[in-house]
Amino acid sequence: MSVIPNSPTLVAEENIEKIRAVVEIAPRVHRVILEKKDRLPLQGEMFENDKGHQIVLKQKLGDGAMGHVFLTEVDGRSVAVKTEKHSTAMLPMEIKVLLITMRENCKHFCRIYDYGNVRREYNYMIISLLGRDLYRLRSEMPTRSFSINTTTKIALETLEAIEELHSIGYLSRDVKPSNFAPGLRDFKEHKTIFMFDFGLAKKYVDRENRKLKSRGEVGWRGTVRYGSLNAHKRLDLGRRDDLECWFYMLVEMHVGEVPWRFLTDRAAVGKAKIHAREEGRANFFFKLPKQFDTILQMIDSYAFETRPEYRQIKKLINEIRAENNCPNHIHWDWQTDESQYSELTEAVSVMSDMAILAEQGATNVTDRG
Ligand SMILES: Nc1ncnc2c1ncn2[C@@H]1O[C@H](COP(=O)(O)OP(=O)(O)OP(=O)(O)O)[C@@H](O)[C@H]1O
Repeated sequence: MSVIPNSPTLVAEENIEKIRAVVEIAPRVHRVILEKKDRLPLQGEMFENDKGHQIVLKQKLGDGAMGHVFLTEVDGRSVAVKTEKHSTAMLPMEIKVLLITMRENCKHFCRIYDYGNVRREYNYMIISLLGRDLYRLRSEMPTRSFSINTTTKIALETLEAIEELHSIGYLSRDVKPSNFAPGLRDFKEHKTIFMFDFGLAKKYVDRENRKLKSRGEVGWRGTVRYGSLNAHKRLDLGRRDDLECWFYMLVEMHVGEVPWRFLTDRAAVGKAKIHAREEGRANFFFKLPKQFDTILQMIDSYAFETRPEYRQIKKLINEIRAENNCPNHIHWDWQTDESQYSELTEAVSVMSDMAILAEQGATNVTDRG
């Protein structure tokens, strides 16, 4: 089974530095361990966790920049296992975020069942199994876009997810469609959109809950297509930047593309984002409800420390829903017959679509090259 590559994220430079430091400073023996043992697990492999569960890494659900996500079963429940090489050391941040969201009863985050490492070869965390991510779901639509009903409902769900993350003191710094997915109907979670992948997450408040000041120029973070103008300027990112990425993601979902879809050069993408606000503005908003323009103006007006007006933005989205007579009950564009059908098999069976594979390979470029 071939696997669709996820649009990869650039690893936070500080993490690479940390890994480099360990390799450079540590004694030779440590280097040997890293070189010899540090690895990603393979499909079909098995390990035993501290609770004595035999975890079999079944089908691969997805590939990320840093590792693989597999399907497994724990106590008869299908769950996902995210893995990375031990030295990558990005999972600890994800685990930290998920433990807090679970403690705070956040609605839009996976449950974390277990985490750890296997002989220091690879790290893992076992989390709730989700459906196909929003990038894949959109790509599979005949029009490659979502209706106004689905787009605005996604907008409300994902904004709520971002607000929850911000409310626990964290930024995502990598908001993009492939980092959101609906839950599964088998678990009665299909009406909720979940946010995942916190490899680039960062705390924006200190221990006393005071907002941290901008650190100025810090280097690129995130994925080029959805990155904020501040990210293009390599500036420190705040809550407003998560919302800017969210905005580009919604435009792509409803229109089917963003104007910089075919650009690969980071500077050129930055220029296109400015053009979309200036001479290209009418064109950019042509296929979108007028409220989109207001929302971008709001996001653009925020300073680094500003708390985004989540409620006001939700009101504008609900206004779009009312103007378009969107029904109150959720019916996603990708949803088929409500009744018997199980999404559990769907979640793991549509990965070999070559058309999507080609599309993602060609357009989901980040600055890693
Ligand atoms: N809980 C889950 N349930 C089902 N599929 C998942 C789950 N988590 C991740 N996936 C799949 O695996 C892919 C990669 O996961 P994730 O984005 O967490 O990895 P990453 O290495 O951080 O990737 P990125 O390159 O986006 O930084 C996702 O796009 C998704 O398709």
